[in-house]
Amino acid sequence: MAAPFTSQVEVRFRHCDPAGIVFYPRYFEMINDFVEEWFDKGMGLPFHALHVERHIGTPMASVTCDFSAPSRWHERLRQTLEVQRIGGASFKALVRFEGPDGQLRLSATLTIVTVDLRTMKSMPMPADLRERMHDYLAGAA
Ligand SMILES: CC(C)(COP(=O)(O)OP(=O)(O)OC[C@H]1O[C@@H](n2cnc3c(N)ncnc32)[C@H](O)[C@@H]1OP(=O)(O)O)[C@@H](O)C(=O)NCCC(=O)NCCSC(=O)c1ccc(O)cc1
Repeated sequence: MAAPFTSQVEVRFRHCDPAGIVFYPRYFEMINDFVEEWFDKGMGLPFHALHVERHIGTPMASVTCDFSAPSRWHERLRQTLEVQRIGGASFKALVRFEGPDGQLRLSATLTIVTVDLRTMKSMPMPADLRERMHDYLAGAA
């Protein structure tokens, strides 16, 4: 049964604004770090090699994000990612961050497109990426 990819991120001083809570653009950086970690550790397809050796990029085409409650310096947030749809050259993923007590902090829906970095045009998703991503597809057997 498919399961979400999970990890933790610690809220650092540099993530916070003068109000003492995470400044929302920093969440977008955390989300990208998390996606990179999913490629590296979850799918076993190192993000660096994908870009540098295979010339495959994964730009964000669309992101919608709901911020439900603030996060503060020194908290450890639980991050989860599950794939909602695998298309031809794109996939949709749901990312959630929760506080130490399980409180939802953000929920983001990402649409990421595979591109040939030499042309910056979309390209069909490589078979190995498609296959490994299937392990994280919500509702997949
Ligand atoms: C994403 C694009 C290459 C798509 O180009 P298009 O010509 O529209 O592609 P296509 O028409 O062929 O569509 C390809 C697929 O993308 C989907 N798509 C394209 N645009 C969208 C949007 N806006 N929303 C949802 N889905 C989309 C489309 O439905 C197709 O889906 P499939 O059916 O699964 O194949 C182009 O719109 C683009 O270059 N956008 C700018 C991307 C960008 O600058 N993002 C912000 C920063 S980049 C970044 O953070 C990054 C991270 C990691 C990296 O490796 C590289 C960059």
